[in-house]
Amino acid sequence: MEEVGTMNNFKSFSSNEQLLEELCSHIVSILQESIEQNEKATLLVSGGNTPKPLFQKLSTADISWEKVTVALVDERWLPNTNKDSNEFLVKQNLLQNFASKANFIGMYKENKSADEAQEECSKTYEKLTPFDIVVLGMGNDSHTASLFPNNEKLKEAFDLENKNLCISITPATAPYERMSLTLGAILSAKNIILHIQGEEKLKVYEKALVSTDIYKTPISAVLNNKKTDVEVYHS
Ligand SMILES: O=C(O)[C@H](O)[C@@H](O)[C@H](O)[C@H](O)COP(=O)(O)O
Repeated sequence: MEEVGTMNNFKSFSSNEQLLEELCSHIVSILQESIEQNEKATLLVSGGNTPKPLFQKLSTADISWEKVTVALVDERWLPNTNKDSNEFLVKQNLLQNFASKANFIGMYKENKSADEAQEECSKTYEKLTPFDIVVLGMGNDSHTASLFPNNEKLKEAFDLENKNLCISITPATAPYERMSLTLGAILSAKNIILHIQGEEKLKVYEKALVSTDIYKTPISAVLNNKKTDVEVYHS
């Protein structure tokens, strides 16, 4: 493994293969530790392009997946047969091979709007707490999960007094109505991992670290939180 830089919880790798090797074994060891201690483990994952190879690699890890629940950080409000659905992505790439034995809990509910399904989502996800691992991605606009910059729902999503774990959001700058974990739900995880790729995302990440406006750069609310460490994996 060649790690080109380590600063606090920031790990940068010169190749994506090296990152995948390291991140996959890190996730697997957390899952195994939780299985040993609690007979169960929970892994919450994001959508997007970045995690696809990670999902494929994780799926080949020979662990007790039947004791693992895989769930979502966010969902685009689409039937789970749509290629843009995160449930579809996870089923196609992660719930394969050994990981096909994992339980899966999605967010999408047919015949309901995200708004209507918000409460039920919170109740369902409450049963999965404490989450062992939440793997986040980040957009070039510095959104994470479906917490998009300057969205009217951000105030509610960032309110740590708000006990709801899920929130419906309609982004102004991205397609589809969404369901997202709230900030409180993300920060309640035992392990938070941010997985990013490329030069542009590195710059966005560096700016977010020093940003004081979480409404402009939502990822800052996660990175600069005072409760849970965030491990950043970059290649
Ligand atoms: O859109 C989703 O479903 C996400 O969960 C979102 O937060 C994603 O992680 C980022 O947009 C990064 O996506 P890329 O990896 O495609 O850049």
